This record gives sequence, structure tokens and C-alpha cells, in this order.
Amino acid sequence: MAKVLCVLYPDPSGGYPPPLVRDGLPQLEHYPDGQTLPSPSAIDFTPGALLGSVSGELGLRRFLEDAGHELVVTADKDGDNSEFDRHLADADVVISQPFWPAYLTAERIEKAPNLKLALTAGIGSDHVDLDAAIAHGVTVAEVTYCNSISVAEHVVMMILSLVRNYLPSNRIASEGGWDISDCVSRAFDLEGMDVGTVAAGRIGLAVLRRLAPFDVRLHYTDRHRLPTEIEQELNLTFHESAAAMVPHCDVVTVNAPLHSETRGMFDDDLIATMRRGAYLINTARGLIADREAVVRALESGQLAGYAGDVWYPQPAPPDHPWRSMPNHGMTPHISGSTLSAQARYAAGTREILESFFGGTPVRDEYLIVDGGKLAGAGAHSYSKGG
Ligand SMILES: NC(=O)C1=CN([C@@H]2O[C@H](COP(=O)(O)OP(=O)(O)OC[C@H]3O[C@@H](n4cnc5c(N)ncnc54)[C@H](O)[C@@H]3O)[C@@H](O)[C@H]2O)C=CC1
Repeated sequence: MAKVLCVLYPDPSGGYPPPLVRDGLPQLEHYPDGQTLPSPSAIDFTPGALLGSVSGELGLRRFLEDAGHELVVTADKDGDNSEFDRHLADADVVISQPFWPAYLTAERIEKAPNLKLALTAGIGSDHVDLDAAIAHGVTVAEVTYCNSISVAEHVVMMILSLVRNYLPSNRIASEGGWDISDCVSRAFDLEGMDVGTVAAGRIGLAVLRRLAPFDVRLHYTDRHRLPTEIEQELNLTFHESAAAMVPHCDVVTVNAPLHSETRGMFDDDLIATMRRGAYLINTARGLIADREAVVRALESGQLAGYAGDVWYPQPAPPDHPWRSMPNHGMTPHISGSTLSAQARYAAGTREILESFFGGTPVRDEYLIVDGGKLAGAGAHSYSKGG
């Protein structure tokens, strides 16, 4: 029987469970491109409940224990003496969410001789050293599409928040003020702007689709070009690279995975080629943007705003400069962990575990690494040497 080690974020400060805000969730039929929603044999949780924190256990305990497996759930993931490290030594499966990532470094994979499956309850498996997983025959899988739309909605929210100067204006209202000049001296309409996405995969394309009605000019770059019908439908301008695209944009949104081609992409040099006063929204991964370059660009006014929810490391230390830089709209890593998304990725996690323990193939679109190489969604969207 297997040992499943699951790393989740801590419970709410007010205790678990938090009060239910709404009754149930809307029913979806399938994902926008027709991909089937997660399809485990059953679920042992109420959709809409908080599943991603330690006491939520992704709704997995009954299913795993009934099958005779051991489930260990912890939030204690960093440092050599962490509970994660102690249990990793004999774990068969590690489950982690990108919001509170258990960094599966090459050293940690080395110390986990039984490890066969690293499962991301969410999307984005860069917290796993994929080269080490390839070398050690560890399968890496994630719940592809589970929160792509959640993030796309967040991106649209952040673009509007920055361009319209929403957050400072809300603060002024909350603090009893009525300083209209202070609110509007950084506020613009999005209409007529050039908006570009680095990557037009599930999230990037969903952002483009959601922004089209705002009467903006839409741009994208991706290593896979979109079908001509979609380019025509959304009136998209394709660019060969991010470097070719960003000088033409007022707003840039980053929706690519973190790997060797994207690490540190938004550095001083690339940001210097952006329009003065451009906005950069990064909900992909913190390390795609150079931490200090972003701060410098906001301080000089080269960027009018930066927003996102991804940092490095996570959780970010209290003195991380992105917490205090000017004109930012940062949040903790939350966009892909709405209660709606949690229901999908908890179900998808169970689906992957059912395949893994049942000896049937994990859906190809869920695979990042398998059989000692990049596979499925991983072969499409990642490069080795991340
Ligand atoms: N903030 C959050 O809560 C979340 C963040 N994410 C991040 O967003 C990423 C993308 O997610 P999806 O759109 O669902 O994945 P996806 O696999 O559908 O799309 C990724 C796209 O990136 C493109 N790409 C890869 N390398 C590139 C490069 N060097 N230049 C240009 N394009 C490149 C791929 O061709 C693909 O079209 C994830 O890998 C993850 O890092 C995903 C979900 C939640």
C-alpha cells in the first residue's frame, strides 16, 4: 500500500471550516475547448467547500484510506526538518499545490527512493525539478485546465484594476476621502489600447477572448501558433517572440509556464523596450520577471503598474520588495484557487490517483513527465532544463 504525502496551505485564520458563502457551484458541461472535466469514479466532498487547506485534505482521506493507503497532510514544507522532508523519505506519491508549493528539488528527489508520482493539484509543475524527475523515472502530472479560466478572469480583473487605478481609489474611499484628482490622475480607459499575451495556451487564449469586447487591439506570441480561424475571429496580431511583441503593447500579460526559455524573461533589457507607462500583469510564475528589474521600472515610471499573484519563493517573505513597490496590484498566489477551481482540481487529483493506483493510463493531457521524458501537456508547453 502506498504512502501519499500531501502539502496544502494552512487553514483559515478564523478556523476550519469557514462559513459557506454560497450554496453550491454552477454546473459546467466541459472545458471551453471541449476537454472533459475531471471524471473520478466518485467524490467525497461538497463542491464549494474549502478543500485546498490542510483540513480540507482535497477531499481525499476516505478514498485513500478505504483503499488501504496512508495519507499524510501537512503545511510544514520548508527547511531540512520540515514534516514534508521527514515523510518524503518513504513517500510513494507527493501532492502539492502551486499556491503553497512543496519544492521538489533534485536533492529532495534524490532522498525519496520510493517516489513514483508528483501530482500538482492545479496547473504549473515548475516547483518540481523536471530534469530530476525525468532522471529518476518519476511521473509528474497536473490537472490541466482546472483553473485556467479562474486565472484568465483574474488577469482581466487586474488589467482593469491597474489601468483604471481601482485599488488606490478604493483605498481613498475606505479611508473616508473624496480626493478625485488623486484617484483619476493615473486612470485611463482600456478601450483602444494594445494588449498582448506572452503565450496563448488555455489561459492566454481565454484572456484574449475575454478582452476582445473591450475594443482593444490584441497581440500574442507563442511557440505554437493559433489556428488561422481564431486569429481572424479575434483579430489577433502574431509576433515571433516576446521581444518582438512588447514594444507594440500598452498592456502585457504573461501566461507561459516557467522553464528554461521563460525564466527571467522580463529583465531590465526587455522592460526597457516596452512603451513608457505600460502595464505588466504576471499570473504565470514569479521567476519569469526579474524581481529587482520590476521594482526599478515601477520606480522610474517605465512601468505604470505591475500586478500578479505569483512570487518566488512562496510564501514570499514579509520584506519581499514586491509588497511595497509603487503602483502594484499584487496578491498572494490565489487566482487559481477559487472555490470553483478547488472542486475541479480536487476531483482531477482523485482521477489521477485512481488511474495511478488502478494501473490504467493517466490522461495524456494531465501528463508533464512520464516514462523518463516530457509527455502530454508537458511536451507541448515545457522545455527541458527549466
Ligand atoms: N496564478 C495561478 O494561480 C496559475 C498560474 N498558472 C500558470 O500559467 C501557466 C499556463 O497555464 P495554461 O495556459 O493553462 O497552460 P497551457 O499549457 O495551456 O499553455 C501554455 C502555453 O505556453 C506556451 N509557451 C511555452 N513556452 C513558451 C515560450 N517560451 N514563449 C511563448 N509561449 C510559450 C505553450 O506553447 C502553451 O501554448 C502554467 O504553466 C502556470 O505556470 C496556471 C494556473 C494557475
